[in-house]
Amino acid sequence: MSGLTMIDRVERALSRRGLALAFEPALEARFETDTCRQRERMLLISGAIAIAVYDAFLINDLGIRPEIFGLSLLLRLGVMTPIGLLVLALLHRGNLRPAFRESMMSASVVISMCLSNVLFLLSTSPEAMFDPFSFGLIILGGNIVFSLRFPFALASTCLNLVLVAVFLSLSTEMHGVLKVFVMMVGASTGLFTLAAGFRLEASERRSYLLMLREKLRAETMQEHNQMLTLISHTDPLTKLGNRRQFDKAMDRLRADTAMHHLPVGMLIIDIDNFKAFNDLHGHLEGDACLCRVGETIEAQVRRGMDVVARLGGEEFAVLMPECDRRSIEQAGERIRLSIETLSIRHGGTPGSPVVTVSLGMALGVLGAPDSGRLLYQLADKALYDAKRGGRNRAVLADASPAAGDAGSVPAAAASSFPA
Ligand SMILES: Nc1nc2c(ncn2[C@@H]2O[C@H](COP(=O)(O)OP(=O)(O)OP(=O)(O)O)[C@@H](O)[C@H]2O)c(=O)[nH]1
Repeated sequence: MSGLTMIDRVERALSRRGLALAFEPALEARFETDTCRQRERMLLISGAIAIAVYDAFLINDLGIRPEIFGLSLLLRLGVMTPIGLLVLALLHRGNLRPAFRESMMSASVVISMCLSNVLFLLSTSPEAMFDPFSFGLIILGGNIVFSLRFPFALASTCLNLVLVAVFLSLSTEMHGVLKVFVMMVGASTGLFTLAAGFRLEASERRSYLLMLREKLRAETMQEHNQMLTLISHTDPLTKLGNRRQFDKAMDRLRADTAMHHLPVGMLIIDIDNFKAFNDLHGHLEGDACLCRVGETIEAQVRRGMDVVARLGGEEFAVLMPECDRRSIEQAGERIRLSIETLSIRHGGTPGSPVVTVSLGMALGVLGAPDSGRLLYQLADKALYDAKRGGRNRAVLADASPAAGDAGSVPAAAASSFPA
């Protein structure tokens, strides 16, 4: 049972035949957590109505048993109402343990039954003998108006019927046949309201299960979607963003910078002579090298602001929002130097004994729909220049008429930083 997920528990509960009034513990706990606030509110409202109705019977007391009206006032307003108000205050405070909440409501029903029986017994008025016929209303209040949870409804109904039986047996005014009649009416009311309460609770629980199943399914679906989105935007080897993520980030930046007109920097970083590295050390070593280069690039940019991605093969890219010439040059040089400092033995390149990278950089304000593509072209061209210039260097792209046409504002003249 412990390995079951919540949705498994819900499915099991739903597949159970017949009406069930208790879930297994974990599901029951969730049911209570999800519904307790609403139940407390419902009990608060029905409790207030019940107090008002109970006190309204003072009118009845004045009519049929004026001789004990003082006692009636005392029991209704001096005893039952304060108890009721205390119950309402506790419900209002909320977060009651379910068993305490249900016991408290059941107890208030039993107390009111007890007080009503005291009034009946102490009254000498002949009309008072009709009083016990109304006691079923108290049972109805507990089982239907409060919708006590079934075991509590059952217990309070039995207790109430015992109370009525005891008080009837003490009464000398009422005939035996009438007493039986009262008990029949009380027991029938108890039975009918218990049956109705049972069905109400069963259908409330079933509706809850159906609602919870939908909610859990929707949550699972959302998690799967998030996972799929993550997978589709992540490079499986380096765990950096992939081309799709990079393009999305570019679109987002374009929308932002179109408003703020702040230049965006783009760096394309390519490992030098990586084919030779693979040939010399094998593909697995090549993969490890790609991962270390990716991590190093990520460590050299602004966390949470710059976007790093592996575009494919041995090519990485960085997008730098709110960038200027100084920051892009510094970032490019920092990245180049930190990868060289990793000192990953290469052995297959004439220029350097260790793995190095070449960088093409471009700076511009994104605007028109294809300005991102043009910025990329500028950076790519600068990368080509870096490779042609001898590798292990960063080159900042020159202003390009094409970029200007596309709505970007090229911000820098070509610069080169030989190692
Ligand atoms: N280990 C490994 N190698 C890869 C991966 N993707 C691409 N490559 C290799 O990267 C190498 C890229 O080689 P080229 O495009 O010729 O470039 P290069 O040798 O780095 O030369 P320059 O870029 O001109 O310095 C190829 O040998 C690819 O097989 C990968 O995921 N893992």
